[in-house]
Amino acid sequence: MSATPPPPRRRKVTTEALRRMKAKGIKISALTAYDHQMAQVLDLAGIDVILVGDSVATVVQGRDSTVTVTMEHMLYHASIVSGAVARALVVGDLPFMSFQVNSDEALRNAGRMVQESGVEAVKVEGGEKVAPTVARIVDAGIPVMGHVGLTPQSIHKFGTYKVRATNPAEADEVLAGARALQDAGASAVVVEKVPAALGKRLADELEIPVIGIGAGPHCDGQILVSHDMLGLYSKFHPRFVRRYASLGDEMQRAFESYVADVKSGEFPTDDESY
Ligand SMILES: Nc1nc(=O)c2c([nH]1)NC[C@@H]1CN(c3ccc(C(=O)N[C@@H](CCC(=O)O)C(=O)O)cc3)CN21
Ligand SMILES: CC(C)C(=O)C(=O)O
Ligand SMILES: [Mg+2]
Repeated sequence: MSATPPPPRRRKVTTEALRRMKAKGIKISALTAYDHQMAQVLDLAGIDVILVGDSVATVVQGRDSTVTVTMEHMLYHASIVSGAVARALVVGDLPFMSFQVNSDEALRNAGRMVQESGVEAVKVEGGEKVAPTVARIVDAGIPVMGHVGLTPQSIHKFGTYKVRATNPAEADEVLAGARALQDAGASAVVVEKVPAALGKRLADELEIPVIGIGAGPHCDGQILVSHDMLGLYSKFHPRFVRRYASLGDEMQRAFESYVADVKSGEFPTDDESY
């Protein structure tokens, strides 16, 4: 009796694969996940990168900012996501205060993220200032994704989620930051809510893939928060979010039907009973 061959396995996405995609002009698709089921569906849909974002704060924890997210929260979500994914590259966001104090703590927390949750890379917010920390994490064998432009962990410093780098000096600073991350060995960089012209400049001038969120069409890839594009979260509605579904409305309709059916006695029927 011959054994059934395993189903064809699509090639695992690695940081090296992202680099090749940029070189070939193949756009990189990325979305967030915080749980096993969402991660499984994203992986089956062929997403290239799954970010376990500290945006878990807004969509799962009901917070207004990401600064209250802890390493423990991230490790829990990252571990349940990692266990569900066969193909996509899984990246874990390092939360506020897990990497800012000093590079020893940053390295320890990046190590915990990989070792205790099974993600394959970590993401850190910031430009030139975090570059030395990024270099140490990369030296330890952990791929790092940078994040420049709008950096939500600094919300209390800026006070708003307004578009960033709208003047030439700020644009140059974002570019210098992204370059410093590249020089430190970062594998890719996210750029958030900056003019499309700056997104293009970053993609053109950097060798590493530039993944945009509200950074225009010229980036090497795009990322969104899954709950935003699914219509499951509506507290923020920046214009960079395209809604691909209205799952929040659909869920509410389903719950209302259930409530009505229970109240009326229409559920359960004999067929649904023993
Ligand atoms: N659900 C969700 N989606 C995100 O994209 C996201 C999070 N949560 N949490 C962490 C950060 C915060 N982010 C944000 C939040 C708001 C805007 C924003 O543009 N908000 C409003 C007002 C902006 C203003 O103050 O001018 C907008 O209408 O554009 C952008 C990115 C991105 N990240
Ligand atoms: C929006 C992306 C880039 C992010 O950092 C997050 O989801 O936390
Ligand atoms: Mg984040």
